[in-house]
Amino acid sequence: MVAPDVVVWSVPLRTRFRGLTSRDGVLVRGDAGWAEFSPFWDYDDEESSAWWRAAREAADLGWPEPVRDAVPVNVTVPAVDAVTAHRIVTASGGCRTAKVKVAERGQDVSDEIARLEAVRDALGPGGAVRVDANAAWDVDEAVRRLALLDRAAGGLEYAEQPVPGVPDLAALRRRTTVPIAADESIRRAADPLAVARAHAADVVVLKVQPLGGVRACLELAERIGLPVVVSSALESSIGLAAGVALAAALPELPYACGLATAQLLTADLAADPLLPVDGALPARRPRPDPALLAEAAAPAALRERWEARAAAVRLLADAREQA
Ligand SMILES: O=C(O)CCC(=O)C1=CC=C[C@@H](O)[C@@H]1C(=O)O
Ligand SMILES: [Mg+2]
Repeated sequence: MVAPDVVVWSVPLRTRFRGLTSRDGVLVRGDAGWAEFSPFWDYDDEESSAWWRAAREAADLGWPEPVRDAVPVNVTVPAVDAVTAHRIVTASGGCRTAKVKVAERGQDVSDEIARLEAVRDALGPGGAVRVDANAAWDVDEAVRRLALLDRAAGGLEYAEQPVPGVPDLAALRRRTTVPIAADESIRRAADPLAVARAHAADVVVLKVQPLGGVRACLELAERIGLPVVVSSALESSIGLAAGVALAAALPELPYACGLATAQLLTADLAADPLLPVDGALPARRPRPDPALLAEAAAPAALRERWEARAAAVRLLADAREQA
C-alpha cells in the first residue's frame, strides 16, 4: 500500500495527442506542497529519474522567486481538422500564439495546410503561428514542407524539431528561412549544449520534468545562451505550475509558452485549473482538490504500475544522489 502522500490519477484527453487518449501520473506531497511525477510510458526508469528530481524539487523545495507575475502562453492545436482547429484557437482564452501539430501519422501536407490556414484565420494577421513535427521528417522533406507550411500559415514564427538529430537540425537551419526550435534534441539528449555548439537552433524548448526541475532548467538556459521557450509535458495543473514557475523566473521570456495544455484534458486535479485568461497564466500554485482526485483515481492495475515505477525510479534517483 502506497503512503497516503502518493496519489495515482488518470484523465481522458479531449482529443488524441502524442498518440495518447488519456494522461496519467502520480502526485506526491512534500514540505513545499503537492507535485506531479508523470513521465510518458516510453521513458525508461533512467530517463524518468529526471522527472522524479523535478517532482521532488517541487514537493520538497518549491521554486525560485518569480520575476514576473504572469506568463504569455500559446494555444496548442493537435492534429485536428480545420474546423476544430479554428474553434480551439477562438476558444483559447485570448492566446495570440498557436502551436500546431504537424507530421501526424496517416495525414499529409494538405491536412496541415488546411489546419494552418484555419488557425491563421482564427488568430488574425497579428498572431504568431508555430508548428511541431516531433522529429518526423528528413532534411529534404523538412525543407520542402516548411516552405509550404510557412506560406499556409501566413508566416511561421518557428518550426519545433522538424528533424531528428542535431546534425540534421543544423543542416536544415542552413536551408530554410523558418526559425528552428530544438525540443527532443534538448529534453532527450545526453548533452543539450550540443545544439548550441552546432548552431542547430534559434530557440530552445525547456520542459521542467524531463530536464530535472525548474532550477536545472534555469541553469541550462543560462549555459546554452539561446532564446528559450517553456513548454509542458501535458501535465495536470499541479504539474503545469512548475512550468509556469520556470517561465515566471526566467530573466528573458521572448516567446509565449506551451503551458495552456490543461485545455487538452477533459478534467483537472485542481478546482482552480491553470487556464489562460487574455492569453496568459498567473504565476500561482494550484492545490489538488480531494473530490477531483477521487474522480481521477486510477484503476487498480494502473495504480500498481505507477507504484512500481515510482518505487524503481526513486531507488535509481536516490542511488545516483548518493554516488
Ligand atoms: O508546447 C506546447 O504547445 C504544448 C506541449 C507540447 O506540444 C508537447 C508536450 C509533450 C510532448 C509533445 O507531445 C509536445 C512537444 O513535442 O512539445
Ligand atoms: Mg515539441
